[in-house]
Amino acid sequence: MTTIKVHNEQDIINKLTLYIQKISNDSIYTRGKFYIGLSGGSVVKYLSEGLPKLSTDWSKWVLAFCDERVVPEESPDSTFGTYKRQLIPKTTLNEDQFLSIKQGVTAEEAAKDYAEKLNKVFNGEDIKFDLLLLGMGPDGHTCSLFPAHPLLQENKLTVASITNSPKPPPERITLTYPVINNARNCIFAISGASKAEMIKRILLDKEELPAGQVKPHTGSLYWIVDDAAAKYL
Ligand SMILES: O=C1O[C@H](COP(=O)(O)O)[C@@H](O)[C@H](O)[C@H]1O
Repeated sequence: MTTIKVHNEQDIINKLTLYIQKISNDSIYTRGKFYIGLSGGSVVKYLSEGLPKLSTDWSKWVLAFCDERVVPEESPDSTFGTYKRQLIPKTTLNEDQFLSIKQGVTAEEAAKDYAEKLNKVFNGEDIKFDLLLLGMGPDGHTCSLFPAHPLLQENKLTVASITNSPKPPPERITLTYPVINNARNCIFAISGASKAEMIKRILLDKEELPAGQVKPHTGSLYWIVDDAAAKYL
């Protein structure tokens, strides 16, 4: 695990963009495609500012979601909807490159459908993302994996549904640890004092909280944190 401390949110965006440039180049050069998993929340802003600066072959990108809210795409809560408004217009990415969730179905059906979409995209083989971009809430959740929730133990499903998320909206789907920890690279990008206590509990005190359970088996793990978030480290 590598912790990268930077001064502020703009530095986080710059550093994150450098990592994405390198990992996407390497993936496209080595395997011809770049499979990336996106988070919602503050990560959307980081990527919407950083990604348009990349020099890359966008046609080789396959973009999925680490988690998604089961809401209409027009809703401000929809992560895909937010990327559609804030990122896609600044690049030559097109909507078909994003694995979006099925609309108008239950969370359980959406999770099942998403797992099938992932299987198809990975040709029925191991689901191995080149990069997962992760955020963390002040409670230590990442993706839609919340503290003390039974989904933390899920070890069969690749994508699970949740209908009682403590953070609204309540219905979501999420990648599970078997897929998350199978990734080639996982990067947390975290800014702000509201996350400082949780970063200390996870990185220093080694408490078993959801974000702390991201430990890629063979891949690399990076935490990019700014001064405010890292104030107790
Ligand atoms: O609800 C969610 O929250 C986390 C953290 O969001 P942030 O705004 O505090 O960075 C996010 O990573 C996740 O994708 C999202 O669904």
